Amino acid sequence: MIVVKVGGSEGINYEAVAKDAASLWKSGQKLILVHGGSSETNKIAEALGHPPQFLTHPGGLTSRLTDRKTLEIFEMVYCGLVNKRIVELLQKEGVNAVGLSGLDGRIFEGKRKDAVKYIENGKIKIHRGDYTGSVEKVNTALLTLLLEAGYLPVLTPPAVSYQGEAINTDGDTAAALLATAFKAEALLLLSNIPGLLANFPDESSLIREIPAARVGDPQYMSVAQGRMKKKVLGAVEAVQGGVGRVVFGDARIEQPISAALAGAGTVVR
Ligand SMILES: Nc1ncnc2c1ncn2[C@@H]1O[C@H](COP(=O)(O)OP(=O)(O)OP(=O)(O)O)[C@@H](O)[C@H]1O
Repeated sequence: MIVVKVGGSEGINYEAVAKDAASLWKSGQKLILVHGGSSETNKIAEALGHPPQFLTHPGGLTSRLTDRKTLEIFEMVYCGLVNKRIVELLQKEGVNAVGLSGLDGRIFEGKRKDAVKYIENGKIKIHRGDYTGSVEKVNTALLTLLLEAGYLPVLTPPAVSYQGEAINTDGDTAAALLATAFKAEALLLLSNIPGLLANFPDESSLIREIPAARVGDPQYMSVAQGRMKKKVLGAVEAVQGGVGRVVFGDARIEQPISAALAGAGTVVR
């Protein structure tokens, strides 16, 4: 089993991802796709007059402020536009894909963080009424049913809270827990960059290999800025959970999954 998370930032080549996933699937490779949708969400939120807002937390991580209206826009884009685009591309390639969010069948479950601490002008503040949270548990029953019946699952946030609310969650960490739950031999985190860059945005500064035991070191956490930090945390989670290897790879190129499997990008093992 491999878990492939395709980002939702600008420049992702969804056609190439679907084509490559389909040919691997047809050759007998079991896989689950997880995807993001951040750049489309930003555009649609702007167009709907509810522009995106991001919070920087005391630890330096950032997240989307998710009030109820943002959550609804998020669902429109992630579960609708992007998820159905990928499912359609896979169907065109002759693969019977099924698109689901983490809410469906409680696939991704976690605690809602209703009050979120953030930094503004050097001060710690609290935002209440947020629909965010981290995935703590992956429920594999529905996915196992689908895989055994020959369907390729295409998963997306939101997750479901223990109270049954939809929560915006990070797709990279959700994918890492999913890979752990399925004892995947590889987790591929594909985005619009060649991998983890030592000197972002200089693409020639690609870090080619990180020993699994060292991926959480400050040396790597500090070069990852913004949302890239979540990918590094996802890799830590996955390798600690027994996933064979994690690759930060490029989803702008042809055959992006095969390339990452062959070692292109940053390989953590
Ligand atoms: N050291 C770094 N190396 C590579 N990318 C970095 C680094 N620091 C920051 N980044 C940024 O991280 C981004 C990738 O994370 P991001 O979460 O935006 O992508 P995604 O996974 O494609 O999107 P989504 O959140 O929709 O799934 C890159 O586009 C880049 O701008």
